[in-house]
Amino acid sequence: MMNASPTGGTSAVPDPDTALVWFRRDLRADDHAALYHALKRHRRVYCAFVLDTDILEALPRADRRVAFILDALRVLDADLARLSDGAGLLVRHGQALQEIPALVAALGAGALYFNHDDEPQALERDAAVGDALLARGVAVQSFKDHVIFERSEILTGSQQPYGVFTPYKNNWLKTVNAFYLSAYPVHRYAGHLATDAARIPVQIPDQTPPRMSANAATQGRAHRIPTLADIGFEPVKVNPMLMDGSDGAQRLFKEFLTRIDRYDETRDFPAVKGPSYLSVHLRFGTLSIRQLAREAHARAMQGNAGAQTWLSELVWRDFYHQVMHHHPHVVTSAYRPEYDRIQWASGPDADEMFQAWCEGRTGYPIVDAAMTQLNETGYMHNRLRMVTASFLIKDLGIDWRRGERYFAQQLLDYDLAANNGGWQWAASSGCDAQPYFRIFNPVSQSEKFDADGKFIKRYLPALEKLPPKLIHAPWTARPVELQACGVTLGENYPAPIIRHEVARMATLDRYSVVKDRKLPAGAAQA
Ligand SMILES: Cc1cc2nc3c(=O)[nH]c(=O)nc-3n(C[C@H](O)[C@H](O)[C@H](O)COP(=O)(O)OP(=O)(O)OC[C@H]3O[C@@H](n4cnc5c(N)ncnc54)[C@H](O)[C@@H]3O)c2cc1C
Repeated sequence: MMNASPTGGTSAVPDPDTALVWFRRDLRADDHAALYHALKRHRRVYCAFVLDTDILEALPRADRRVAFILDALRVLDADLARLSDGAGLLVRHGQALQEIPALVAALGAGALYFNHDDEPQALERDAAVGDALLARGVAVQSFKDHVIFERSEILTGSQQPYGVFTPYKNNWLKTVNAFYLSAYPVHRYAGHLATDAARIPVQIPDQTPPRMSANAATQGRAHRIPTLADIGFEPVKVNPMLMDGSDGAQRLFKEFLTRIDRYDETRDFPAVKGPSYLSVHLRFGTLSIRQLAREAHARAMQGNAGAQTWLSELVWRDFYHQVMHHHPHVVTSAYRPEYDRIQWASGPDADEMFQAWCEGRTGYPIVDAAMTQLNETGYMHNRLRMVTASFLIKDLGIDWRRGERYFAQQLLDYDLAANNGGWQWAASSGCDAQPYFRIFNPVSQSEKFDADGKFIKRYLPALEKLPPKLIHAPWTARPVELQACGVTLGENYPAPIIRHEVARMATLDRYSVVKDRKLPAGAAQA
């Protein structure tokens, strides 16, 4: 029926027995919805990933996420080979819009399978790829995989999307059952993986001949995955604890399960190993959300408070995904339109303040330590994401979208739905956000959540000798006290760029356009 030429060349007639699975934010070989369904329905299944130049070209040349992805692809390729001898991942570097239809044609695949990616640009891309293939008689199948409940699966009694988290969560918990949490047993049909995949060269433009030889076994499978240099990127440091694709993810999760019981007590303290650090694995699908939710749900049902709180965080993740699905305007605008009336600070002074925030030079140690953590590691603790976001918006008066963009560039776990949800929560413009008159005090947040200043000292060595009573607001110390600790404000640590009390009043004023009513009595400080 066909004469597939997967190395390029002529197209083959679509063969209903052959399918291609397109991996994107689901970089694992087990419990994978699209892979499972493809293997169950077709006798010869290929797996592919496209290093999409439409995405990569916009990135800085040193980007931790690209390093993470290549590492995860290496593990995925090896895992596919473990599932079936000769199987492997086909990697292409180019525009997904071109590469996927070309690969489908070259393989003679009669069907394309992939998991949903509900970000607006991804939906557009997938629709374009789908249209191109359907026109050629190729079937296109897509599946939920990234969340437990997607799109309109959890609605109010009147079939409306939820705008408040707690009732959403209650309905989520009421609806979830073993069916939604079960793993897809990929291994059951692993014999349907195409066994000539490992012989197909990795295709990187500008490299002739292709890097991969006909015999993957003798060359070592790592050769199948391009290096950062191959695709024009520079080496970059990523915390090794977060690397090693789905293997690393499983190790990290196993370790987290030994401390999940205490999550509710420890999660807010950045100096403590409280959270799971699994966000990057959820972002790129190196772990299955079903596995995580299943383990947490089982413990939560037994009354484990840590697991209950952690499960709630996974529900927040689903919540923000459904917000983006039902209200795609949030990507560029406030969820509550009246918040787009706010006049944000702009001009050279605001730009200088923004730069100081990005670089951790605000003079507020907890903010600066958090921004340094972000810049140096690509991760920031959740409590500090709230504190730094609030500081940018409600102390510096800067548009939340600028902060959102900066986080998007820096975060290893950057996820459009969660990041946008977090920023709009801090700006009070979002779905179930904190009220606009609730303004985090960066000093009291610091005293409460990093009382000894341990986290601050980890990232700001200049403040190492400051005692707990001075470290949260060094400008309140007498010069002689600072001198004794080797700190000179304006020299080895900045003086504060703004006074919180003044900024707070300016913010309440700025936000007054949102409501025509007066401030609620006792406008709270957090
Ligand atoms: C301003 C701001 C920006 C944020 N940007 C992102 C982002 O780009 N990507 C991202 O994954 N999370 C984001 N979050 C949510 C949260 O801070 C991170 O998910 C969390 O810090 C990741 O660390 P962890 O895996 O150790 O989390 P854990 O505390 O172990 O939580 C487990 C998982 O639950 C999910 N989760 C936890 N909190 C939230 C939340 N508030 N909203 C949605 N999902 C959540 C994450 O997938 C996380 O990995 C943001 C929060 C704020 C306030």
